[in-house]
Amino acid sequence: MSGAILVCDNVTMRFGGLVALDGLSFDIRHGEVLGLLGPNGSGKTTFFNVVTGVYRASAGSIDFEGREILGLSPQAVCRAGITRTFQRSRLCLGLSVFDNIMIGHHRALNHGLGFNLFRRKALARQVTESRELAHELASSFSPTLGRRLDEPAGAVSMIDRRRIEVCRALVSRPRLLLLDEPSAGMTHEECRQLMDDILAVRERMPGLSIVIIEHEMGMIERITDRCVVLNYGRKLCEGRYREVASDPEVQRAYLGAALSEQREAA
Ligand SMILES: Nc1ncnc2c1ncn2[C@@H]1O[C@H](COP(=O)(O)OP(=O)(O)OP(=O)(O)O)[C@@H](O)[C@H]1O
Repeated sequence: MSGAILVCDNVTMRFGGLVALDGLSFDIRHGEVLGLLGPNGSGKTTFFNVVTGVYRASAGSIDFEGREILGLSPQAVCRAGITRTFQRSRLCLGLSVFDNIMIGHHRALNHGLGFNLFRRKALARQVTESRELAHELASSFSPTLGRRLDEPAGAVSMIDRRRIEVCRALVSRPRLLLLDEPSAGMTHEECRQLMDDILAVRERMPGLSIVIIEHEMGMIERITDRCVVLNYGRKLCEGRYREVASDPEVQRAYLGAALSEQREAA
């Protein structure tokens, strides 16, 4: 694990008067699993949205594999080799598991009318290859999911839906995968299984860099090589999980957030 795949330099994102990212600078290294931590509202999802071209940063630069990506469209960022999952599920529940996975691969498929009408053999080959790809990917997460490719995504369990989302992000063979709270809404056991899945992905794709936003600290400790902690859009600290978790400023930031939540609830 060496060198940076992505260098984020002085990135600022303003929404009117609110500064969601404030001069943020850090690197993501080749092949690492990086935890992006911070209390609610600290700018984690905004960072994902800026990297993936959903938001246009107000200032700064993001270099991915030697190329500036700030200002690229989400499609161009995906083509460049960065994919993501979302905090809230973005599956089309009425579509099949297969279709949902293949949405992540659509740019590699030929959708032309001429191709579909007149090149029937090539089309059949494309469908067969896509099925093999989706089957291999889904089965690597769960053999049962691999056998349920034709069922609607809405018919499978919560954890399998999350797996479909990760498969959809992986099917285009990205070099950087951004996971936004993949365990949100799942039981502790489902969380544990999903983290096992992510560790297994890492074994199978050793060059892949992963950034994970996660609130479950036990999971973060287990699967990350390094963590970056944000607070009010700024980098509070970075290092191995144990180092950042014992940092007094990090503890203050989390405690402050917990106290204000308690105050709001009272
Ligand atoms: N589109 C937007 N318009 C205005 N403000 C926004 C927008 N997106 C995010 N924000 C604000 O930016 C700040 C950072 O939000 P963000 O969602 O990035 O935090 P987060 O760390 O991901 O939080 P959580 O852990 O709760 O998901 C928050 O104050 C949020 O309200």
